Amino acid sequence: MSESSSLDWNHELWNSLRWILEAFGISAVCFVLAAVLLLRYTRWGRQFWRISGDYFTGRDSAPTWALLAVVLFMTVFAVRMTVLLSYQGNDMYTALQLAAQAFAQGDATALDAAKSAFWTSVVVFAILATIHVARSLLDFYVGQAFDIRWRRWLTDHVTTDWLEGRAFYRDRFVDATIDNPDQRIQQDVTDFVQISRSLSMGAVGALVSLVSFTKILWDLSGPMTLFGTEVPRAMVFLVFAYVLFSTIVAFWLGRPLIQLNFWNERLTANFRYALVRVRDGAENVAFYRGEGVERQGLLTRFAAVLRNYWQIVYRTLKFNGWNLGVNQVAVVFPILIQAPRFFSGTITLGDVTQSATAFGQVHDSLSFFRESYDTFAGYRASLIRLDGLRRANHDSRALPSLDAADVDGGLELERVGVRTPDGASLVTDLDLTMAPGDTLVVKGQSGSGKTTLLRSLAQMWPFAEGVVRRPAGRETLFLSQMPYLPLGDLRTAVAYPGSVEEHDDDRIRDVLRKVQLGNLVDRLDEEADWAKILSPGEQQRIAFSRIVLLRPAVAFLDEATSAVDEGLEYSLYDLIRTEVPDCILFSVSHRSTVDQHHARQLELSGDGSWELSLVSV
Ligand SMILES: Nc1ncnc2c1ncn2[C@@H]1O[C@H](COP(=O)(O)OP(=O)(O)OP(=O)(O)O)[C@@H](O)[C@H]1O
Repeated sequence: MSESSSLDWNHELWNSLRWILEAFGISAVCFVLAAVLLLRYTRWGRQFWRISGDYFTGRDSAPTWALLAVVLFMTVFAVRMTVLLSYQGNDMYTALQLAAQAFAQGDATALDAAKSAFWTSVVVFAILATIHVARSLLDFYVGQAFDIRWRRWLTDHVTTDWLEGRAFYRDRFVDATIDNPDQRIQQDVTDFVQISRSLSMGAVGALVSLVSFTKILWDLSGPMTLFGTEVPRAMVFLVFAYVLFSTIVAFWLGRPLIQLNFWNERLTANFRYALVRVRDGAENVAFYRGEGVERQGLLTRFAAVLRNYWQIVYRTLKFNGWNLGVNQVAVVFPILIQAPRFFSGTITLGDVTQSATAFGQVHDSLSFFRESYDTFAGYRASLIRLDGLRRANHDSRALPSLDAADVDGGLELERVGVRTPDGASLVTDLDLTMAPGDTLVVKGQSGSGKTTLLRSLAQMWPFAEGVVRRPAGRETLFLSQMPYLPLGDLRTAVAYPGSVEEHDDDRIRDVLRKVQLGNLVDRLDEEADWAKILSPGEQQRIAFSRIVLLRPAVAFLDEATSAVDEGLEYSLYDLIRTEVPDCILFSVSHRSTVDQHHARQLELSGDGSWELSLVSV
């Protein structure tokens, strides 16, 4: 080992291992303490905890903590590698300097020693570089594994929360209406996970690096005379003062980016949603020749995106301009300070280059917080949106709804009241009892509350009171005018909301033939957007096929035959009466031809009053 070496490389493996373990231990304790303080005392920390606290405290959280420890370990490891590379750089440049001096003095022995020191530093570099590459790849892998695991949990958690208690429908009734939940579940979850890790580990890395390189800088720096006073270790103080000042200015310049980023996400999502609406309503838009209006609507939304984006551009210009300027000055700053000591022979060339590296590292570490400001701004926007969705889901589940209870046998409504959101009464104190096989048709003018009564009985409508009792343990089906067809194959569409495993293909084919869709029996495996392929009448027949297949105890039908002719309507109702005779039928219809399939009728007048009578055929 050359005596000009800055480190004793022969023992560095054990020294570094001990260093990494110690630094890891200290970082882990500080990380947990800082996390507890941030989670408790900052607003965004509390938002974070509400969104994802369960991931770190649940029964299955041990692997999470283990993986987090590995990620933290890799971060500390990375800092140690940079420290070692800075010493290796010092050795290499010092060896070159010594070689140049020996050459100038014609000292062959010194030249040989310098050459040997140079080649030793090259070997050290080769070993360090190999470890560094392997470590970087492993770091990437571990980081991704951590993200993927967390993202899977969070997506599951947020999706379940959104679907639970019909929150996805009832969100619209809470005060803070939630825009674009799709964006929140897909993009915000991804950003949340990725930025949580990169920011927290970036901060840990920055702090560990700060401490390590401040120590190096401390050893390398000398006194300096500033305004007539000699300041010992001036470089260390200067770098701290420099970065502190630049960070304060950067925070002040970057602050508006938080709000601008929030708006960017919202406006972009609105624009995307408008595009999806046109795609979904393509046929109607095309029939109406609505392209002109659509174009205008789309471009108006896009213009709002651009207006906000220009503001981001202007603000980023200021923010980046400041950061770039600060970084450029930082490149020459340490060399300017060390140059006089090098010229006077106090320090070696290697010391100068290592000072520059150490200064750069201390500067970058301190600047981490300044430069992450716009990432943090985007992160805060994601936190706000995810927490907003969580709160809306929670609030919507807390909204009132009809009380539901199980009962043996039939369907019972007790003192059911239904109102509009403005408080106008649609149905008051409705009492009704239906035994298995009973049938009832609800009549009334448009807007009298027929569909809203069905929404209330499905416990979707929050402006309702009373009790609905339904047969225990058996399916209740609500069929709307335009049945919902999920994405997937035709088999899934027919069995919806049941699962395909419960019904074999022969049975599904048989049912399709019964509702006069025999032409579809060979297409069960076909994956398509069936809502766009099947005609409204065919879709309504799919809905009837579900009744035959799932054999519900009660079926609520809202204008379920409006798109088929009267002959087909007759045979569909007839089919249900024969195939599922004990099913209670609760229909809503304007058509008088539907009446004959029902024994009783409920007439809603729209002002709260109602009348129950026998159907006169
Ligand atoms: N989400 C809502 N927000 C505000 N008002 C609503 C909402 N949904 C329904 N309403 C109002 O409630 C009233 C009843 O509507 P509903 O759809 O139940 O009538 P309907 O009898 O089924 O009409 P139609 O025969 O035309 O289908 C209407 O005045 C409607 O405007």
